[in-house]
Amino acid sequence: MIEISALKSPINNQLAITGSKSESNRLLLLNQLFENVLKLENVSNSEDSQLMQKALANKTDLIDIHHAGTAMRFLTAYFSIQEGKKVTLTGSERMKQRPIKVLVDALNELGAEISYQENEGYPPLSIFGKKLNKKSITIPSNISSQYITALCLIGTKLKNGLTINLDGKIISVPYIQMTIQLLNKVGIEAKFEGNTIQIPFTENIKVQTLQVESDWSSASYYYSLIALSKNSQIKISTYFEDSLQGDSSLQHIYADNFGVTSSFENGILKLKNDENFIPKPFVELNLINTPDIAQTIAATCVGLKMKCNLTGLETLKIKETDRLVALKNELEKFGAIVIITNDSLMIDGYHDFQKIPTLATYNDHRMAMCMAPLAQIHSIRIENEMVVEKSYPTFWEDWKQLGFEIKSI
Ligand SMILES: O=C(O)C1=C[C@@H](OP(=O)(O)O)[C@@H](O)[C@H](O)C1
Ligand SMILES: C=C(OP(=O)(O)O)C(=O)O
Repeated sequence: MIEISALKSPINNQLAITGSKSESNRLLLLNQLFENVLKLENVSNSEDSQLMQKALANKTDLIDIHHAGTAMRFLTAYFSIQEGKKVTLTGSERMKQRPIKVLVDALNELGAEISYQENEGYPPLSIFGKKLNKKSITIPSNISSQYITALCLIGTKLKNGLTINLDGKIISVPYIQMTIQLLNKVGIEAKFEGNTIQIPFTENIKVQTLQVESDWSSASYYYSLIALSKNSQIKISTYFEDSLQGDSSLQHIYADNFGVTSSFENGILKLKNDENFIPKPFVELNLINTPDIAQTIAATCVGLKMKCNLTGLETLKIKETDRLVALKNELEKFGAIVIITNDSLMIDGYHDFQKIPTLATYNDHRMAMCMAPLAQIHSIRIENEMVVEKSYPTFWEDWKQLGFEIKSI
């Protein structure tokens, strides 16, 4: 457990953040499918991306992907087309509770041979790699976009390509768009129009160098920190105005609601606390396109004692933990009155609170990181702080560099 106390002086620092976990995991898989012709720069050093790399290089028949949901979903599709190869794909106890039926059903319908080793619909999976023959599939799109990305990535290697029809509400849309844009970037003419995705069979892609942009979900903790820190600014790299990551909408969300301005210069993103900003009485946001920044935004509201209604949160229940329950439990330790439903979180006011809150992290990197900025309001304690490694291994080192006093207790 660690204890973090508020900074005494304003922030004026610069940090380099590791590459996007989402972009990295897509590009690592594509590279494997296309004989490693891509030279990737600024690949994420997250545990999840390292697990992805290790799994792709694995020669044994047992792969443990721990907590890495994206890797679990992408690799299920990948191994289902490795003809003649048998693998067991498993993960942490939590991974065994994260649903994968929609993807397994779709792959099996395309001709794959995947079965469940424990509970129907959940990892661990037995996968026997085969040639998939069908060329179109309809898949529910309201549970996880990762299933759809997984199909898009392997669709490039199916003899007749793949048409994916999305059935129902489409959640986490920017992540699907990121996949299509990355395919386009390497020269694959994938299309996403309405509720149909078309992926052409692709023999080869060109040898090329691609730079992964830094991770915008990781940037969210600095938006929150600057929102809670008067007279402060921070520069983080490497970010661009024209991003493939949906979480880059942080720029607008934090400008409109929390008085943080963003400006870009040569890959450096400068975040600044706007002294003239007039706080809004109430924050109302639908986060269906940006689920990974919901925890940060809820915590910022608590730091600023703002009321809010955050909606579009139905996917939070099946992530690293039930993030809605975890947020309610932990934000209430700051006196917040938190009401959750299946798809929303509302903060309806604040009680006084006195003692140093000790915050649980639920094996969820984002529960630890989203709470860190609240140290600016009140000293806090965070349990199992190393959960951050899942996406941002140097998080605490970077916070020490900002001047935070972080004691192990
Ligand atoms: O494709 C991706 O890289 C991701 C998609 C999102 O998941 P869902 O589509 O399950 O919401 C997001 O929460 C996750 O962190 C990364
Ligand atoms: C949900 C997340 O990751 P994954 O689904 O890849 O485990 C996340 O990083 O917030």
